[in-house]
Amino acid sequence: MSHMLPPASPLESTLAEMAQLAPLPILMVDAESGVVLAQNQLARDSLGLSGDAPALRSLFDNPSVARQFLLIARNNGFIRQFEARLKIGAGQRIWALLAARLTEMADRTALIVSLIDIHERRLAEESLRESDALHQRVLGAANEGYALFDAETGAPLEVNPALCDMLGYSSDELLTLRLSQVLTEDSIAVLQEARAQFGRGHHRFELILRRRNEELLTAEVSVSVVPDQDGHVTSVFALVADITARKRNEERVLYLAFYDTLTALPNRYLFGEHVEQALRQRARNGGKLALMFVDLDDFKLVNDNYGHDAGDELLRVVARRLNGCVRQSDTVARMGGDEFTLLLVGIAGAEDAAFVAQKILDALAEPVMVGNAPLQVTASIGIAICPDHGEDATSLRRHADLAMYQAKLSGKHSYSVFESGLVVRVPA
Ligand SMILES: Nc1nc2c(ncn2[C@@H]2O[C@H](COP(=O)(O)OP(=O)(O)OP(=O)(O)O)[C@@H](O)[C@H]2O)c(=O)[nH]1
Repeated sequence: MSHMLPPASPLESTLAEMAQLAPLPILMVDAESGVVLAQNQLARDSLGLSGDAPALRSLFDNPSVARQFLLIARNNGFIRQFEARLKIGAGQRIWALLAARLTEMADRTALIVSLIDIHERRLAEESLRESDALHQRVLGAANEGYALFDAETGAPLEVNPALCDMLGYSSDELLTLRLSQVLTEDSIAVLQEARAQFGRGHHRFELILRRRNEELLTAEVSVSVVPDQDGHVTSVFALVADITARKRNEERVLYLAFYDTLTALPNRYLFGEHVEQALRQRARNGGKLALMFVDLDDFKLVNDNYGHDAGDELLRVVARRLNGCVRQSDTVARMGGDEFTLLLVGIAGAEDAAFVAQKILDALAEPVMVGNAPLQVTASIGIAICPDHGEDATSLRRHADLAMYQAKLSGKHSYSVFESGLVVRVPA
């Protein structure tokens, strides 16, 4: 070491030689005054300590940290690891890891200090800490649920508050659960089936999740794999959006599009679809179908005499009774007002449809209690058979309608099967 006091012994001079060779900056400091007595070449080059008897203190960015360093060294006799920000000239600061040992010289106690530049590592750690904190803040503030899983074991590693709220568990509880405790069996099967395709990229699923209180929720789950630097998949993360309300709305909209809200029967549109499908099937497989129009007789009087609510209730009861007169494979629909239609599939001919029509007349004959009032309703029914009276929906509808008017004209409370050549004078 240069600027070092004359070594007091051959051993000290050997140490000074060794310090010059060391690949680290090394300083010798007076333990009492903190004055730098000597430094090796590397210290001089990298730290820029200059002037006569520079103080170790001037090397530290924060003087109180310097005092603390000296104090610990004097009290303990050594310091194994001490991180501090050092000034290295030209206003530059670096983070350094210092080590020190007290050593008794001939005329004083000296402190041998070595240091390593750990600036890059500290910056990397700080940016990691910052990005970790940012990651936590983002996950904490996110509306969507988030979970990170170990790719190997499937064990959850991390969950965010939104997912905890969604499922009704604390994060500690959630981290101990298995997938089978929060997913229905069907949803697990969906994931297992897709698992083989979990390469890179994202996969989107609609899954049913079970809340702590056993309630089910529908979630849109995006699953992404996270490869490490070597490309091995180490973890899998999932973003979870609760779409229960959206699904319910979609189902409601679909329901309104296809069903009559008063009676819960298929509406005109869905009935039309069933007819078209049945006609296509019949074209392939043969057989016969019946289209029946059922119109209540003098229903207006029910509304007029008992009120609209009573009329509504009667329509609901009629709907149930009509359903009770047909097979599961048949369709009963409400066209609107007091008009219902039936599609009977797989029948032998008009006699089968006539049998069902008579069953309907009998079923409606039973009085309906609306409040305390027993209401009696009858119906007029028109029947058209495919292929006897038409092979497409339009002609079958027209002919069933004509037959229904025929029944009305012949005194109501009856059914009529369409006959070719039948012309009914429909009242204006
Ligand atoms: N309560 C109730 N009444 C309805 C509804 N839709 C239509 N109506 C009524 O149902 C009655 C249907 O009457 P019409 O089919 O014209 O005639 P009708 O009294 O049944 O007589 P005929 O068909 O000739 O036997 C009208 O008074 C409508 O106001 C409904 O959703 N609820």
